Amino acid sequence: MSAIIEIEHLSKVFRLAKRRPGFLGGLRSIVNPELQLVHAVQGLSLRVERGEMIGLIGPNGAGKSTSIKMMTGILQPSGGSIRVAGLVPIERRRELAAKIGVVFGQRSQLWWDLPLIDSLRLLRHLYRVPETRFRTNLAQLCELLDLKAFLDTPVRQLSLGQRMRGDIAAALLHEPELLYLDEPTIGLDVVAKARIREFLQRLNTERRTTILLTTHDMDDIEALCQRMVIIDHGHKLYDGTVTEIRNTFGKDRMLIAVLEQSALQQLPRDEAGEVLLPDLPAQVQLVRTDGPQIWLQFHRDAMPAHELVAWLGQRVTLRDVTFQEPEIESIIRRIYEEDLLLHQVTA
Ligand SMILES: Nc1ncnc2c1ncn2[C@@H]1O[C@H](COP(=O)(O)OP(=O)(O)OP(=O)(O)O)[C@@H](O)[C@H]1O
Repeated sequence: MSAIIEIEHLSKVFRLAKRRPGFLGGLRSIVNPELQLVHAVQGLSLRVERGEMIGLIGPNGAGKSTSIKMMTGILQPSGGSIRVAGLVPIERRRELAAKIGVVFGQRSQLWWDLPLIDSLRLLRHLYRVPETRFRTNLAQLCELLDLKAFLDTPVRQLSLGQRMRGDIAAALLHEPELLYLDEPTIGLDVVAKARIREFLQRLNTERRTTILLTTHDMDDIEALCQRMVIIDHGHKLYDGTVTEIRNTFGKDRMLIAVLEQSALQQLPRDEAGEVLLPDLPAQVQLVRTDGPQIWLQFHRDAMPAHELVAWLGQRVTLRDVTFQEPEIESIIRRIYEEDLLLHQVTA
């Protein structure tokens, strides 16, 4: 495999003029500005092989967009090195533009008042795509993204999902080797999200287009990426598989048991009337009750599921039991909130 993105110790520092409070403070800030440094990206190293589909995630302000802007050549790095498709982005922006496609979920590169097809035609000229290639690509994209019904509609009248499909088509007209997507499914309904994910999957497997996407939607990551990179405060905290994250931090499972009504009535209750399970094993917590259902949280390594079912079965008559694995979404939230990865930075 050969790398399409090679980043070594990349950093970006923004210098902001700090405004002092009050009118006089404002005047002093103009005459004698006090600078505040924002370390948006700090020592980021990343290697992405051709054909990979990789998810870049992190809380708001983590440095994701700044990293992408440096990878596209929009921003000059403050330190470190970066090569995309063999080019230094900031020095070879034009050449790089022919090799990459960019989609920002919150912004559009389409012309608001023009019909979608006119925007696509204009972009064909900007990217210098030959007419025959344009027609072939457009026909393919129309079919895969189902654009036909609204090609002649002005962009401002498109639904968010239609506009996003239009934007993705616009970014792919010149057949880039690498596609950056910043929040591609933001604000879309379930059906529209599924459609975009399916398209990206096909693009990656059939055309071998390398895809780097940033998202807050963990379902995007689970559906699309084998590999994910977590960044926070400009640092890389994790680089590995979704499965690894699950295995390391997602070991709390949930047992949901439905009890026989008679068994439920025999159980002791606290002052608020909530069911109590005396002598619960130390690693198990009763987290919720609702009618005949109880939720027991337990650690996969500390107590095997069958032992817990056996323990419970000896005390109450069970009608049904199911198990729930934690959602990746909640694992990631825990990682951010509890700084779980802070001391486990991977290379
Ligand atoms: N042009 C700029 N000038 C000054 N500070 C900036 C600039 N752009 C970004 N920052 C700061 O750099 C940090 C990283 O911002 P960035 O937009 O890269 O985060 P992000 O991970 O993309 O966040 P989000 O998920 O909210 O889009 C933030 O503290 C932000 O305020």
